[in-house]
Amino acid sequence: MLEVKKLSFAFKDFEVLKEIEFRAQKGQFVSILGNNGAGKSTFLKCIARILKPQNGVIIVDGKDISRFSSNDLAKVVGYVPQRYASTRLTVFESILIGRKPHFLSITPSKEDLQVVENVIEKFGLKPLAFRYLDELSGGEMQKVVIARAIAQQPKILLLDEPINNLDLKNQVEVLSILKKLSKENGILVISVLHDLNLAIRFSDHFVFIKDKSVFASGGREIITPEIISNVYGVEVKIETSHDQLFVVPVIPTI
Ligand SMILES: Nc1ncnc2c1ncn2[C@@H]1O[C@H](COP(=O)(O)OP(=O)(O)OP(=O)(O)O)[C@@H](O)[C@H]1O
Repeated sequence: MLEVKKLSFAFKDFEVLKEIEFRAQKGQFVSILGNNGAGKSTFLKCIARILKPQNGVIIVDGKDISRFSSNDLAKVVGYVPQRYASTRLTVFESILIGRKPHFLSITPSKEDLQVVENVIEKFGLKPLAFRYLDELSGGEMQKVVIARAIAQQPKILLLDEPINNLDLKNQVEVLSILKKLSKENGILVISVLHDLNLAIRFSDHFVFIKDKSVFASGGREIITPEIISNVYGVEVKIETSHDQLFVVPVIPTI
C-alpha cells in the first residue's frame, strides 16, 4: 500500500534523511521511533507531501504521490501534525472540515454529518461539540485534531506524537481507537511515538530512525536491548510480564 524508495531530504544543505527504504501494508500499525531530531517528523511530512524530498519516490496504491491532486491525496493520506494552531471554530465545525475532500457540493451530505457524529461519539467529544477550539484544554484539542483526521477517512493515517498531551486514560483510549481502525477498517496507521512501551503494546511494526537512515525495521523481534540501547544511547533491559515486553532503562544509582 505504501512504498518509499531511496528517499532523501535536506533542509538547504542540512541532510536529514538519506536513502530511506520503507514498505507498509493495509491494516498495519507502524511506530516510527528514534531520538529527538532524528528526522521522524520530516519523514511523515514527506509522505504527507508537506515537504518535497530531493530524491526518491513515495508510492501509494501503486501511484507516485506527486501525481495525486491535493483533493485526491487528502482522501488517501490523513496527517495529524505535532503542533497545530487553534482557531475560532467549534469542535463540530473543525471535525466537519475533515470531510471536505469528500464534499460533493458546498453543503455536507447526510453521510458527512453521520461520519462526524460517529467520530464525536467515539472520542467522547459530545459534551464539547459546540465549544470553540480556543476554549479547549491541550489534551481535548489533541483529541479533536485526531478526530478530524479520522473523519477524513483516509487509507493511510500519519500521526506525529498523537498522545503527547494526553493523560494515561486518554493515551490508552486514543491508541485503542487507532488500533481498532487499523484492524477493523484496514487503515494503515503510521505514528511517531516516544513512549516505547505503549508503542510495543499497540504496534505490529517498528521503524527506528538513526543517522539519517532506517537503523532497524520489523516486528517484535527487533525489540532487543542491543537495538534500543544503540538507537537511544541508553542502556536498557527488556522484561516480560503477562506476555508483554517492557523496555526498562538501566539507571545507575545516584
Ligand atoms: N524547517 C526546518 N529548517 C531547518 N531544519 C529543520 C527544520 N525542521 C526540522 N529541522 C531539523 O531537522 C532535523 C530533524 O527534525 P525532525 O523534526 O524531523 O526530528 P524528529 O525526529 O521528529 O524530532 P523530535 O522527536 O524532537 O520531534 C532536526 O535537526 C531539526 O532541527
